[in-house]
Amino acid sequence: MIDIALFRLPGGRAWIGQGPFESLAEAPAEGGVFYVNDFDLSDKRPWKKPSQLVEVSADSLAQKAGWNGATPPKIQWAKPSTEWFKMAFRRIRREVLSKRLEKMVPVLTERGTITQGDPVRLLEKVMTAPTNTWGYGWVQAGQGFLGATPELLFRAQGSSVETMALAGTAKPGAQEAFLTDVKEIEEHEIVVRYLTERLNALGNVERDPRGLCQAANLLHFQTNLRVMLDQTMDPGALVTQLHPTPAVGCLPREEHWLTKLREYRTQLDVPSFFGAPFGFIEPGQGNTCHMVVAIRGLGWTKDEAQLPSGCGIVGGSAFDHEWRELRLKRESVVTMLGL
Ligand SMILES: C=C(O[C@@H]1C=C(C(=O)O)C=C[C@H]1O)C(=O)O
Repeated sequence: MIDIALFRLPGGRAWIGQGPFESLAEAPAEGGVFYVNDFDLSDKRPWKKPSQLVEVSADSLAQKAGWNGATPPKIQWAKPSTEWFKMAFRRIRREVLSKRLEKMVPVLTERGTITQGDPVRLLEKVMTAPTNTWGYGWVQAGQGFLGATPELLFRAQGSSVETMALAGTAKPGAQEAFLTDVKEIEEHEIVVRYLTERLNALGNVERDPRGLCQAANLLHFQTNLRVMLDQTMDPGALVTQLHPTPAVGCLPREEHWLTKLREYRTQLDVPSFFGAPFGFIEPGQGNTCHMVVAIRGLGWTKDEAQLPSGCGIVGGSAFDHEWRELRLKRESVVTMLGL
């Protein structure tokens, strides 16, 4: 099977890139290129130019991609243990209560065994995921990741940049209580404040009122922000400015806390794609760059499947509540992928 990259916009337009991919340090002017990196941005040539790029629809994907007889996967999941996550949770909460840290997002990964089939076939599900999400996928020999995320890191065209704070979670039925939930609002506003501060250094920022996003079976607070950059920027440089936001990282976003965050991610064995930026620049000169946060997805290496989910910890967080939120996030992925 050849290497594949997929990007699907909320409206349904989608592109599939086929390998081999050329890795570039900067985005080429003619677009038609994917951005693939890990959470730590360790790939210094993250722009992946496919040998062939085709615009696809949900109907034409299978025909264009040619699955070579691969069948949809079956996965046997193992129940995640609470032990390590609980320890990380307690330590983070202690730091927050001592007012040294404002927020951090630990990640729990449920693992399973792929007993038959090939996860590449799940790209079909990504194509039909809820229309207010961005679909992403990166499939290489024996490994890859894919998903449908509600979180935009930024959308840039020339000097005009849009972004969003997406944080704070509830079940759709609990909307009334959610709207006035002080802890969830705080968790959300931390992200808004972070983005506003970061973007203020680059241009004039406009903020919309806090709104709601219903993605799959979850409800989040969403605040849209816009900035007109004083100077145009390469989208790669914008990624380094913004990632990781406290929706998937930590605040303060200082080296000391980023190191702690990486330590927790290593201890908890979090797949490196989780929370990383993933993007696509539409083909054509000066075209729009879409950069999203790779959450609500599945990763795999040979026959091991990984299903990560994270939750923001602030002073008011309680373990049982967060544990349930992590489960709801994973369930939304399992449902979306039809697993
Ligand atoms: C980390 C995840 O989601 C992020 C964390 C959220 C939260 O803590 O409320 C909400 C949306 C995302 O920013 C995830 O889906 O695993």
